[in-house]
Amino acid sequence: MGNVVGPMPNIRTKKLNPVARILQARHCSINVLYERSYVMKMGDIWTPRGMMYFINQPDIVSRILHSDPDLYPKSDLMGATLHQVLGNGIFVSKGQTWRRQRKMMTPAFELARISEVFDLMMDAAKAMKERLDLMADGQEVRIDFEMTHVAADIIFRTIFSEPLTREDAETIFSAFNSYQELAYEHGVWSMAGLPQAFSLARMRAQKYARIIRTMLGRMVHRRFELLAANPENPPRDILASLIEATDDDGVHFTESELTDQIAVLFLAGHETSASTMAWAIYLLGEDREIQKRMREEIDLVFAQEGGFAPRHFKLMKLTRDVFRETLRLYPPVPFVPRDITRDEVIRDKNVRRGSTIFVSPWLLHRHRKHWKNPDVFDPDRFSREDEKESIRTSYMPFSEGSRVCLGASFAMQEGAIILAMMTRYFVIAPVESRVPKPVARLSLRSENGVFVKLLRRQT
Ligand code: HEM
Repeated sequence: MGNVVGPMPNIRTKKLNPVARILQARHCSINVLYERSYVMKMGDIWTPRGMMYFINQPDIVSRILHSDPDLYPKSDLMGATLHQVLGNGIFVSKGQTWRRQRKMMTPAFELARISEVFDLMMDAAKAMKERLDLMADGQEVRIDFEMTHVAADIIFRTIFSEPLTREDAETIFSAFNSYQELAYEHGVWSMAGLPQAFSLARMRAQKYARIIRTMLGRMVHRRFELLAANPENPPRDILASLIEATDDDGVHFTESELTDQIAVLFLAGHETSASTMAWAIYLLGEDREIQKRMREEIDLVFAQEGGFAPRHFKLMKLTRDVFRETLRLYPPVPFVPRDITRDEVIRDKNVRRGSTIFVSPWLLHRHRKHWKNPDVFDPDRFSREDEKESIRTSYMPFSEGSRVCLGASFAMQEGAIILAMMTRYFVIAPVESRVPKPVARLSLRSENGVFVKLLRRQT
């Protein structure tokens, strides 16, 4: 049983009035929660845009996520916030458009295809090790930046077969950080029922969205030029699978549709993984005992004949459980909104068409009635018989049902690789004076960065 409790946002003891709540939520959606939020089965908030419901009762959550996605479609709130950068990509699309996209994109993310990108992930992990080696003398390392760099590099290498240049990395980090802040602010503006056309945040976000899309669009265009010049030898990567994919009528994605999908994969694919890896490294710094056990596991993997390879993942149970437990405590997608398309009764409430419903991995994963020691970092809970039911019903970092994360296996594989490389080559120590502060905007991050100290290991 672990004893490390990672940082939490403020938990309010008294309910805020709706106006104060919206004003507070402008900066972070989890610091408006109060003690009761972590024990209740269902809560609601009035907003000028309509009622919002939070469902924490596992059987209802499961029913909603596993229903026909047209009945509980992705919320327009999500579209309003992300459209500028993702276009009508798979993360925000709905109905027939989404079905077509999902069918065309699924083959690129099947398990067998994911193990094909192992070597590309390892190349990015080795480049990360080289960068960190230069800092591993006990100085403070801003590990959330480093994880963003390696996660974005992994996505670049697996999508485009190209490493991410330092210049592109810096452009994307700063553009996406600014975009994320403004887009979230715009989401809260929409929640308040204010007119889209007057949203200053939306206008400012457009500039950053354009920077990201221009860069990714250029890379897609370059591939088409390359294919035209050399059709015999196409690269074997995710972009190639998407270019080859056809729908039921044999039609391919257009270049503009491809740019939408690449923007989704790039952003949904690196931000989430980077956040989880940073929190996992922080927690390993705090929990020396788990770090030691994990290192023993990883040293054994590296000692196998031929070195670390995909077939060794089965020897990495604790490493994978560290990643899974971090996803429980710090789910990068803390809220999953859905729109209600018909009047219905949920528990004792008359829920009207047009309302928004939130399934919250953040609340479900820390629910006082579903988990033993919910705030404690305890990767071994994934091996315990008495927690199996909680894991089955109240654990969903990747969501569930037809719109479950397309990149879940991809993320589990990259998470295991990066954590393995970190414990193999470095000893991770905490920086006592720097406690990260969880903040949830579009994704869950630390407001003041995540810092650790690294010391090189003799291997
Ligand atoms: C730790 C890492 C990750 C977490 C926790 C995560 C979580 C999620 C969640 C919760 C959703 C559903 C959101 C909703 O329904 O509103 C989602 C959707 C999605 N994710 Fe991930 N994700 C991760 C990594 C990735 C990666 C690495 C990729 C791709 C390379 C990816 C691609 C997608 C896509 C394409 C969707 C939209 C699927 C659809 O709507 O059909 N994700 N993710």
